[in-house]
Amino acid sequence: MHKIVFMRHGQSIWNYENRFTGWTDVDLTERGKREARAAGRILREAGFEFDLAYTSVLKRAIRTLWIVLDEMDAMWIPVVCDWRLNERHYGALQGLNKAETARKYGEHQVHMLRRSYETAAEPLLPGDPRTSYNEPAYAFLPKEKIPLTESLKDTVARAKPLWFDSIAPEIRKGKRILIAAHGNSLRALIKELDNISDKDIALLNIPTGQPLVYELDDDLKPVRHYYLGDPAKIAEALQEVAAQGNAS
Ligand SMILES: O=C(O)[C@@H](CO)OP(=O)(O)O
Repeated sequence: MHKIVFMRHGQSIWNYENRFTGWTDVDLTERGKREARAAGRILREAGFEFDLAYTSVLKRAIRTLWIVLDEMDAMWIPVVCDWRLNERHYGALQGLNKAETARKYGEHQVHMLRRSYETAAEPLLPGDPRTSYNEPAYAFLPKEKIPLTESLKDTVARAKPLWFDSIAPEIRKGKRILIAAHGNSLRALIKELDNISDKDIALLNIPTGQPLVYELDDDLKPVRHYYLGDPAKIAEALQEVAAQGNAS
């Protein structure tokens, strides 16, 4: 039996301001840092140890991982930062307030944009200063691989090869792995792992800063999964994420 822990970053500045974030590289708020520290403590107290960690190339996930590993006194473990764990790209929505967008286009439309499998926001125009074309983190990527928008389906398409080519082989070798990533890149991985239908994936939200444990059998099929930590806090955190698309 294998165990892997998934964790969405702690609250970011744009989570706090309720803005669509995607590939915008915003940092954690003080609350986000506290969430990461608390998660590290919970993991340590539950006896978890890790041999290897994966994160995105976005600082809200990287800093969350640093804080968790610091709290676990495990900053020495190898860390893979891979763009394929980045948040799903939110296209022209990046920077807009979610509640204002819901007031303008309706809550249903915002829910579809946030949670449906195939809907993508309008793409950024290639000359838009919000594109990631000139960011050093993506300098090695061919331009056509740098998205201007993405649906969850597109996010699955780029995250899946990382799972099969890198993460799964390391799990099979017996490595105990922590993945610190983002709401939608984790939804993408979990959809594949749990074989969640395109329709039902719209119901899945991931709270900030809560360690989610997956137990996998020898074929890496999930046996069970559970959040560590206080169930009331987790329910509240889940509710908070779901409500971000409300008009008021
Ligand atoms: O804005 C975003 O990039 C994501 C995560 O914060 O938001 P949502 O939960 O709306 O998909």
